[in-house]
Amino acid sequence: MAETCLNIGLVAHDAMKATLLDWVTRNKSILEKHRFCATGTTWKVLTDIHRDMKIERLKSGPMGGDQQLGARICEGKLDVLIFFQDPMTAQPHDVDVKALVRMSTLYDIPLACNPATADLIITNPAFAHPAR
Ligand SMILES: O=C(CO)COP(=O)(O)O
Repeated sequence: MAETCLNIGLVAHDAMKATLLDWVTRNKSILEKHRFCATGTTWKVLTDIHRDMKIERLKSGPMGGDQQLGARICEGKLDVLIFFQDPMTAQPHDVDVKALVRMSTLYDIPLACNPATADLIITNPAFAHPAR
């Protein structure tokens, strides 16, 4: 991970949105040094509470937002993906979810599917001391 301001994607399936909101709230002081984008409904949940956070709004996941994130990864425009997936519910856009995870794997982007992994990623020094 480069020691600079990072481009971070934030995404959560519906059953995991409260978990993502809680994670962002807990880590806000570290996170606010970086740049964000989020899929549509995730964006709304986050910005309703954190009105001061600048987060670029993408399409909703099932409407192409996951694919927008995948495109950013292959264009070198996303450094980290925080993507809390619902392990209990089949998603109608599962092919998009798989494509996004595949792009993260292919381009070796740090990908957190749960808060424990997200916590490990943000303890990387690049998060605490971005060069900007
Ligand atoms: O479906 C998603 C990820 O696969 C997330 O999309 P929303 O943030 O629009 O709910």
